[in-house]
Amino acid sequence: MLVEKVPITAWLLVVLVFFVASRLHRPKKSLDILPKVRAEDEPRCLDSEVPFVGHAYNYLTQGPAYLYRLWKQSEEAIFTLKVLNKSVYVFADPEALQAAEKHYKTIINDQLFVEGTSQLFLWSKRQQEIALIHINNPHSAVPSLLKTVRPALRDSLRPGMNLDEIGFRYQKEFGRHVNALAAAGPEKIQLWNWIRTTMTLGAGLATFGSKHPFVTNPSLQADFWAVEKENLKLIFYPFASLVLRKGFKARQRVLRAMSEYTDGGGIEDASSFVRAYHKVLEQYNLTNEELGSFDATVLTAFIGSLIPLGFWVVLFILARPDLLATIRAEVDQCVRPPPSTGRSTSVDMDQLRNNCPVLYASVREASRIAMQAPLFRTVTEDTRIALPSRGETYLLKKGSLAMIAVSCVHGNEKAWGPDIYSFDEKRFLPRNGAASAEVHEGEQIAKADPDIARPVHFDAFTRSAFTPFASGVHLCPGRHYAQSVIMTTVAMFVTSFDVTPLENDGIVIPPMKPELGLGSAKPTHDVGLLVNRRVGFEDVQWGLEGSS
Ligand code: HEM
Repeated sequence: MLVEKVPITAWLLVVLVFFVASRLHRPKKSLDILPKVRAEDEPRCLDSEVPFVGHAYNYLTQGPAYLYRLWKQSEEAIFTLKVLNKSVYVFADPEALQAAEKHYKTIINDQLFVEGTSQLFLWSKRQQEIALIHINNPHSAVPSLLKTVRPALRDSLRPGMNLDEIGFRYQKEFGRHVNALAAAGPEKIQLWNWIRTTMTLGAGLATFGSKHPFVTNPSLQADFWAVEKENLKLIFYPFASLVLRKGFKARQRVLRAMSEYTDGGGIEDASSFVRAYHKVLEQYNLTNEELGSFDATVLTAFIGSLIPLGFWVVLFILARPDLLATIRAEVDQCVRPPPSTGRSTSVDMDQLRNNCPVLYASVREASRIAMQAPLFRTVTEDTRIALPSRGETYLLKKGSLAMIAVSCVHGNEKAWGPDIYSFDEKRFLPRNGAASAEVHEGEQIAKADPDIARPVHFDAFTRSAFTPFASGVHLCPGRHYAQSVIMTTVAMFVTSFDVTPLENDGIVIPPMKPELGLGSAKPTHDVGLLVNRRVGFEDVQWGLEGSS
């Protein structure tokens, strides 16, 4: 009887649990190489009602909120969960997170990253080997792909001309969609669907150029999002071609299109960012299929976080008339030339970055709420972790898994105050500085701090509790790109349109779907809006004359 009551998805999850667990469970070669440690040295182990797989099942069914609940119950900065008798260390406190980042040489993400993306985008054996040479064969004459590509990614995504070029191209493409919306009168949209489509096209074109498959074959977008939706299942489920037919076929089409993009010289019109890492990849003589799977990996790495976050920022602002008015007042100053009939206009991105503190704070607050998925690491050597404020030291055992529990640090009430689930941009406005919503006439507005990942006006503890873009050596190199694209999206949308919800009296924020492993949370359902041109913006045409 019990069996009948359990939905099929739950059984599939149990299969998934065993797969996750079996990846953790590596055979021991001999007793000599077992770490000689006492079990009590590990962070406190939290029991589960169901032995062996209870924690994994709970995580897979409840998501990052499960880690948050365990942390609140135990109040441990780091705790251990046993999955098939293997240790999974959960870093739940900002100080613990910093400690983990200090040990970046033995608590690493490279192996899991390569294993995961290889499964998802079918990296070849050779691709996997050269990506992990620095770990598996450190004396090899061939430089590791991850080691050579990283500096190229970081350099080409720094603020400057390269990033401005991406920003211009994004603004031009996104502007085209804004110009078309409600141009002939009020129009109904589903906001998540609209934002997802237009931002995906904008980011695809700005990054990969006019020959990107999203541009040349827009139906491929749906395939991409189908893969994104099934990403963890595609990584872990056996027989994906049978049990995940839709995602499996969609992945085939995405990979074929990305390979054809390289084959057809699409790279020539790509941004400096893509050209920079392709240049580095030349030394490995990868096939077009291998290059295509690498491009698909890069695309997923940023689109899965960027676009849902863009949606949440727009929605949180639209849902609060007071905030909308403040942000419009900020953004209206950044529109050049001021809107008037028959002339094209644009957003001045420097002004946007530097003179819109409330918009900037809103992007940060939305990323605190929407980025909840943990970051995964493996422990490659026995590692002692010290937490000075608690006077504690723990041993982390080689071969274990570690999870940076972003849901716990982003929900830390000591850092963020009460009511951590509600959107409050004031959390990110300097408390005593001038750059706040309460700025009075004539007061100087402080220049925005330039790095979205580091709100410099916070004390060290609160700064460590803000980690949507990770930190230390893992700090996301695309964060400036993300900031620029999201702020441009919000600026153009909220200045151009007035909206009214299709249902309910006010805009209701939908719940967030728990995101287990990759990207920011997506809405559980869409939000229907009636969109109308804002008074004064009826005939405005967004465009950047002279830019390519
Ligand atoms: C809102 C948007 C974004 C968020 C929240 C985000 C978040 C993150 C996080 C948390 C990591 C670290 C992962 C880990 O340590 O396991 C990361 C890494 C990375 N991100 Fe982003 N990201 C965003 C946008 C972008 C964009 C737009 C790009 C590129 C155009 C990008 C490129 C990368 C790359 C290449 C890495 C790997 C860095 C390395 O391992 O050295 N990201 N991102």
